[in-house]
Amino acid sequence: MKTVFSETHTLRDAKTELYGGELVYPFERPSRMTYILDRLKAVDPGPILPPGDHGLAPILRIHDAGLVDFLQTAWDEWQAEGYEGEAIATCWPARRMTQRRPDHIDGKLGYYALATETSLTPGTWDAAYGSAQVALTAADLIRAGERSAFALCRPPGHHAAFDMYGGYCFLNNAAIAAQRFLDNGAARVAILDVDFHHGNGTQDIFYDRSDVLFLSLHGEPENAFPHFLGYADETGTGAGEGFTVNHPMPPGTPFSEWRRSLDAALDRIAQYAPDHLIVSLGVDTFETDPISFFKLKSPDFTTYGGDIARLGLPTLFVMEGGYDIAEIGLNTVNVIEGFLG
Ligand SMILES: NCCCCCCC(=O)NO
Ligand SMILES: [Zn+2]
Repeated sequence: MKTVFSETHTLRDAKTELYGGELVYPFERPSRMTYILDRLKAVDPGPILPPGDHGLAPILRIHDAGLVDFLQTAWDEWQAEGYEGEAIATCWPARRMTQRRPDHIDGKLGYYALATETSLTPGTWDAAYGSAQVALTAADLIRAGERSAFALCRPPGHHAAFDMYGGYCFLNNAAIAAQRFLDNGAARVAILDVDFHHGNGTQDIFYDRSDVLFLSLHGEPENAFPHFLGYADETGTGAGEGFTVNHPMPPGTPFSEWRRSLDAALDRIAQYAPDHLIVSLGVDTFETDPISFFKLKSPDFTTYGGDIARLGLPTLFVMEGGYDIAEIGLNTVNVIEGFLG
């Protein structure tokens, strides 16, 4: 399996995340990639390639031009205000308020941000752009005949919605890859999100469409970020009715229970018979992940990689979350190894 990776991810080097009422060093940090790369090089499932540059057009096939423009200009506007810290939203279009976009940077931050933990910094846009190019390049490997590929994306993407960023995500790499497939002859694409957190952004983007089947296994929204999407009764709308499938699960869920949800999701994917499968691969389902509450153990990642392989579909893995820095390399590459058999 070929891996696509870009060093531009290091440009996303935020120093602050709002967590527990404090500004802490972010859980989503550059060293995550170092540990995954080290394990990849030790196991060597295939070559590690740099991305091409496919431009803004594939990104604008998925995201609102206003969001894309905002991500490119926000830091300069923030700096022009004379603020000292990293750019963090402090107000929102809350219930019964207008959804009109303000002019001031403080208002625009709240208009586009879905959460406060994710700061904007000078290199954020370039890193996010590079991460999307990684996903596009890996998708093109599949289009060129590879049975599988690994888009080692950073920053992650599955919380990024049509016109919102947050949850450490700015551009939805998996959604951009799915659209790449659909714009080049695919009729149907399934996106299986195995990250601990609900892929609210991916759901948002495809919610009214039947050409993408979105399935997510995640911490129940009653108790897990993003808290305001990911219930089982969210099944799509209009032409998309029945093409969103959510499997929320409670705190402490062990692999045996998690795997039951996976089996159901895999059955649904088989029934949908997509041309391609995209796996939003977050490994924050691990038992000691610092911000999550499932109880998967490292061998379980190998097991479920094999479960996914049994679908026999061309499969693109897109890196999402995972924050137990000691085990992120092992757990991520275990999925790849399990898939390859
Ligand atoms: N304070 C909670 C922030 C949670 C951000 C979730 C990041 C993540 O791993 N999403 O998959
Ligand atoms: Zn996550």
